[in-house]
Amino acid sequence: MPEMSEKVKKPSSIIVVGMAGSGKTTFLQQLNAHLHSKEKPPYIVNLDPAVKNLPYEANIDIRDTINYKEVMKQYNLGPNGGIMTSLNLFVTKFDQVLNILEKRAPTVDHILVDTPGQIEIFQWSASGSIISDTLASSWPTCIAYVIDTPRSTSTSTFMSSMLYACSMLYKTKLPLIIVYNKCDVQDAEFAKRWMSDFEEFQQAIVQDEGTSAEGATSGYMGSLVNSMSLMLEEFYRHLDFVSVSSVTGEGMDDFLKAVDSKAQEYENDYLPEVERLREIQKQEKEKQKEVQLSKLMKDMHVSKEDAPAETISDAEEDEYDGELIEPDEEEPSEEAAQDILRQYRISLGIPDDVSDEKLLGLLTERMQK
Ligand SMILES: Nc1nc2c(ncn2[C@@H]2O[C@H](COP(=O)(O)OP(=O)(O)OP(=O)(O)O)[C@@H](O)[C@H]2O)c(=O)[nH]1
Repeated sequence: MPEMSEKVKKPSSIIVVGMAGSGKTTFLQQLNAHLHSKEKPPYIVNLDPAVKNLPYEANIDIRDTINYKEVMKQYNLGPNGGIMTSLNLFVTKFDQVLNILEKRAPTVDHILVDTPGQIEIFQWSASGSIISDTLASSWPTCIAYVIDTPRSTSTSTFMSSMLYACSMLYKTKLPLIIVYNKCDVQDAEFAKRWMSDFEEFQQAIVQDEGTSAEGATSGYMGSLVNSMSLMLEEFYRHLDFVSVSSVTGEGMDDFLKAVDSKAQEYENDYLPEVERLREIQKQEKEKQKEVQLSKLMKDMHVSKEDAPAETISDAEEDEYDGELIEPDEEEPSEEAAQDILRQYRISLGIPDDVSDEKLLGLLTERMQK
């Protein structure tokens, strides 16, 4: 039944990031038009509260719930602080956004997410991480890093841009596609060569610096550039890169192919890693709970094996030589015991309406398991 399998298919979410003016919004507009022409309309989320006019219709728009100008006024913030706070406020409602997305997800192939102009606001804010992690825990998700190709012909801009992309990959751990935009103005072949041929990139540095080959490869800057180039060489191996023009529409199919390959990478690499980390976190939490309980029992002068005994004489009958009450240890006062219980009640989140006896009983029961 092909219809069924189509419904089960998960959409890919694409988070579009890039420096201010790199062409994110125009790229999304073109991608949207391209997908419409293929009769596969995407679902679009706009996270830029400060954008004045969107050249496409967003299905979910941060501006519908957050008034960025009001936020600036109320919190006495500048433009960047205003965008950051707007994003933070929006994230508090992101569960609602996710509910809507979950309803729509079976009917679309792509969820496109436009981000604020200032890349660092999305990349370095807690809300940016929450949004990307939340999307990635639901569907295959990748980052489309849009680069202004004409502005990247200088080796220093190119390297800065790549280091930024690398830090983004490091922070989100999500599959990343480099989108060389504006290729109608500047062909991206030079960048592709620099990414595949370390020596050619070094030659370009020499030319840009206007120094001799020795000058560029010696001294502090030379060794820094060398190390960075080597590090980036490794980074490039994990990337897909495409050149597009958001004005002419060139390269959109290549981009969609890259998205499919990244969805595969998400399933093969990202997801198992996230599940492994989740399992470790779960085990850590369990361990912490056990430590807390053992500490409680110790504080209450009750040992694991000692706990089930109904009376002291029962305990004495057992031939247990473990961590029992030291006879010469001072018994805690009633007040101290209450205090300890209160602390554990808070740390374990046991509500007040559970009596102390019941709490102790519950804890003892857990210790026995
Ligand atoms: N020639 C050419 N111009 C482009 C292309 N993509 C975007 N532009 C132009 O680049 C400028 C910036 O594009 P935007 O889409 O606003 O860039 P942005 O990254 O969303 O900008 P911010 O939201 O301010 O960060 C606009 O003047 C666009 O027309 C392209 O592929 N080719």
